[in-house]
Amino acid sequence: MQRHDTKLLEVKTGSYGLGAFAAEGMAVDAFLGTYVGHILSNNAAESTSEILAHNGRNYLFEFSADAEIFDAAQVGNLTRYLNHQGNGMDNVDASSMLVNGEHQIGFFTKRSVNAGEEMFLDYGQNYWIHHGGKKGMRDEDTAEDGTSVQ
Ligand SMILES: C[S@@+](CC[C@H](N)C(=O)[O-])C[C@H]1O[C@@H](n2cnc3c(N)ncnc32)[C@H](O)[C@@H]1O
Repeated sequence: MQRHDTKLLEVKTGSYGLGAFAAEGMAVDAFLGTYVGHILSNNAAESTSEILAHNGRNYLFEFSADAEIFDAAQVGNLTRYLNHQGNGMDNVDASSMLVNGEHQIGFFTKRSVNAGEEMFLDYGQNYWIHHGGKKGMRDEDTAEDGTSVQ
């Protein structure tokens, strides 16, 4: 993460709108990039989520350990196109790490992947029940590992 030595992703039509795909074969624990976005307050995230509920695309990411909400709608990198897959079918994990004194959220492969595979993250167990896939996530929506993304 310090060297920002990321594996290559490409964005194209995926399982749900656009998706992020492996542009090369990757081993387990390969670094895909950090989540980049504006940091929002809870209130701002709430109103952003309401707006995004109408266009169906939501790039908010909350990692409960950091209690910061990132919005990658205006700025961001290819990791914002990671779609959701639950039930252990995801092949990407998020980890919060201290890099050069800053908290950063990094995405890593959970297993080896082949070039061309779509990359999926588990957004969190209650996200789809509570928000129908369109609104921002709160603490109670985090996955068992503390990750919550949309
Ligand atoms: C972070 S964006 C992912 C990129 C998005 N597919 C796009 O085209 O920009 C999250 C949004 O993708 C869609 N999405 C992701 N995973 C999904 C899934 N498993 N089922 C339905 N929609 C999904 C939802 O609209 C969600 O708000």
